[in-house]
Amino acid sequence: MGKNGKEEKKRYVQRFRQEWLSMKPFSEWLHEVPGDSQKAYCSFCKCEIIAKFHQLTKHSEAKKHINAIPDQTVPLPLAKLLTNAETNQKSKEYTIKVRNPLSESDTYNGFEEEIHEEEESEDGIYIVERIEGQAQRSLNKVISIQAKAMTSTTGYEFETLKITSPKQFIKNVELNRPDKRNAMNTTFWKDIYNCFTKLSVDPDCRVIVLSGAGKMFTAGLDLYENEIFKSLLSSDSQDSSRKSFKILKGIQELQESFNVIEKCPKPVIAAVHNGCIGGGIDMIACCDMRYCTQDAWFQIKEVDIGLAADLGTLQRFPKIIGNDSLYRELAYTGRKFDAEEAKSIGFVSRILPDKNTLLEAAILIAEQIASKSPVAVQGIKVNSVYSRDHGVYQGLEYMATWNSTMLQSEDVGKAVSAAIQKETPVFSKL
Ligand SMILES: CC/C=C\C=C\CC(=O)SCCNC(=O)CCNC(=O)[C@H](O)C(C)(C)COP(=O)(O)OP(=O)(O)OC[C@H]1O[C@@H](n2cnc3c(N)ncnc32)[C@H](O)[C@@H]1OP(=O)(O)O
Repeated sequence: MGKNGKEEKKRYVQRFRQEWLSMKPFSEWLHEVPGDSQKAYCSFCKCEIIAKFHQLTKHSEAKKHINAIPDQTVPLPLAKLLTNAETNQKSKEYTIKVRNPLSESDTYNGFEEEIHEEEESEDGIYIVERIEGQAQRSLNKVISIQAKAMTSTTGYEFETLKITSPKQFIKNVELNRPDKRNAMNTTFWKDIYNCFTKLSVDPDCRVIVLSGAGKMFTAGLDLYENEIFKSLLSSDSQDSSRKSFKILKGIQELQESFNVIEKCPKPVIAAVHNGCIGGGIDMIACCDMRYCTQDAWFQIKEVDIGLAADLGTLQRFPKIIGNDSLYRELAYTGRKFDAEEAKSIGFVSRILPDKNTLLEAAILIAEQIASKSPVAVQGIKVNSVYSRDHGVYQGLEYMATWNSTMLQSEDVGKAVSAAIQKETPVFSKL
């Protein structure tokens, strides 16, 4: 209420919008101003601008700005760092102050020779390098450096997983015990659960690529670290039903470590190279899509260690390949099957020549998905999983209920008007 008792209208204050960062006319120079959402920063002109769309447009067309565009256009797709360097000509020593909008300022000291390098910090990876042709240094002269700040991966530190953000809204979850062929130990089960639980609600994550470090994707269950079996089987009680309850809970916890991948509303693309064994099949069967390298091979190996696979392969794999007879053959025999066979049965949808091209392809598709409405994409995932497990009419009912809310999303209006105007829509974080 206002002073005179009348209801005051809320004033709309335009604030910096994340989607501007990826819009074509602004993407190479626009940055946030940390702590001031009503301002924006142009790294070409080194000046602040009012964070309003029309002001940004006006600025991008201004003579001053056009003159400030570097001759050598520097790709700064995700650049978020504002940089500014002071150098001491005599000693060739320099100090680069890296202002990171994701946290406080950083200062980088070093010598000219060291200027090109990657720095990993809590806020992500900075790639700091000198732009060719702009190497002259003088006191207080601003040296342009290319600084790509990948979106933050703060809070994603795990012993058995490495999380990076190769592009905006994309996270790469990499199994990271290469010396042990990414075998799944006790820490891994906790890490993967915590990681996907966090990714599920992270507005900076729209798509996930799941890959493995080193020689192969994964050797499955860690056979040498028998903590799992010890903890599953150890019990103070001699009573078999009490023991069984404990084991049941343990298995369900392990199952949940992979279920979270499927429950995560963001699409997950498995990028498999070389071997994918046992628990690896359980895990990638939870993913939305599977790509692999030419040298990839797969094995439902549990039968060879005296187990019926219990973390989802028997439930999900046959639904993916739609061939019950072949699925049973693979599960009963533990026979290896290669990339070609995996593609022919529909377990993977693409084969790439090697690991690099595999990751490139996965990230490219991830980028395409990440550019779509996150409301729509997540709706597709949730409803696809639901429909797999329910009848057509139950699925339709769930879908109708879902969209009775989601059709009201601003994304629908944005997407439709962008389609009419032949423009690329930019969607807010979800
Ligand atoms: C409640 C149950 C829940 C889940 C159940 C899941 C079931 C399964 O996952 S069944 C599948 C179990 N896995 C296996 O049977 C694979 C065994 N490993 C191999 O066959 C081979 O190691 C290989 C994976 C084919 C890799 O061969 P290679 O490239 O020649 O490397 P290696 O020299 O053999 O191994 C290198 C290094 O990794 C360690 N290692 C490999 N696999 C595992 C594993 N499954 N568990 C633990 N450690 C593994 C191996 O010991 C070597 O380590 P060093 O320290 O260098 O000796």
